[in-house]
Amino acid sequence: MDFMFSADIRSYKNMRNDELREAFVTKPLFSAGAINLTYTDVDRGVVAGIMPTSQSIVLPTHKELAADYFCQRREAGVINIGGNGTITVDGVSYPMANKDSLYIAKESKDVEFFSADENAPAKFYLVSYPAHRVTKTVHVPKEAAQSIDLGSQQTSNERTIFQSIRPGLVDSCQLVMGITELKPGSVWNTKPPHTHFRRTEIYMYFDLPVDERVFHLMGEPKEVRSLSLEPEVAIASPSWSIHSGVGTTNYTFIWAMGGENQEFDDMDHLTVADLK
Ligand SMILES: O=C[C@H](O)[C@@H](O)CC(=O)C(=O)O
Ligand SMILES: [Zn+2]
Repeated sequence: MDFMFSADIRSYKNMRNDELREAFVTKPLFSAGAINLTYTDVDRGVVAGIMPTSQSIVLPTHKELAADYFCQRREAGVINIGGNGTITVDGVSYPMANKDSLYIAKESKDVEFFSADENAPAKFYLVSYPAHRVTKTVHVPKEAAQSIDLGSQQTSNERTIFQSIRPGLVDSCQLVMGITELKPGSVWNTKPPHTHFRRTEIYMYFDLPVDERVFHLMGEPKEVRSLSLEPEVAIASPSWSIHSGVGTTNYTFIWAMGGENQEFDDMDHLTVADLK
C-alpha cells in the first residue's frame, strides 16, 4: 500500500506541480494480475485498482490498518471499468458487468475479485472509508443507478451523472459514489464548479486515449492550480478545494465522497468567473 500525505490550504499555493502530484495524485492504478492500494490522509480514503487475469485477487489487509481484515472497520465501493467479472463477498457471488457498482459493507471478511476472460480482464476501482456501523452489501447494476443529465453542448459540458452508491439505493456510512460520462465533444466536468466543506472527494478519469489528458483544477477558487492527468490515476480533493477539469477529448470519471454528510446537493456553488 502506498501512502499519500496531502498538503494543506496554505502550503499548496507554493508547491510545484510534481509536489502537488505527490500530495494528491496516485500512481497508475491498474496493472495486470495485481492490486495497487493507496491510502490518503484526506478523510482516510483508500483507493485501489484491482485487475485479476487468470488468477483471482483477494482484498488484503495491511499492517497500517491494524485490522484482521480490510473491511473490519471500513466500507468500500467498487466500480468495474473493464471486462466482465465477479466479486465474492463472504461466499456470495456478485456478477460485475462494465460500470456495475458493488457496495461492500463493514465487517465483510473475505472479498475476492475475478475476471471472466483473462484476455479482456475486469478492472475494479475501489474506494474505501472508515465505517461506524454494519449495513448490507449491495450490487447496483449500471441501469439501476439514479441518472441526472447536466450541461449542454454549447458550453462543452454535456454529461450524465450516474449515482449508484447513494442514500435511497444503498445504506452506506460515509461513502457516496458514482460515474460521470461526458458526451462526445463535451470536455468540461463539474462546470460550474463547487466545493463542499462537509465532504472530500476523489476523482479517477478513464475511457480516454492514453495520449489525451484531463487538466484537473484544484485549490481554493481564488488560487486555482491545474494538473495534467493521464487516464486511470486518482486525485484526492480536500474539503477546501474545487474539483473540476477540462479534457483534450471527452472522457468518463468516477467520483467518490466521504465526510460528515451524504447529501449530494449540499454544495457551495461557484461560477467559472469566481476562479482566479
Ligand atoms: O459533488 C459532486 C461531484 O463533484 C461530481 O458528482 C460532480 C460531477 O460529476 C459533474 O458535475 O460532472
Ligand atoms: Zn464535488
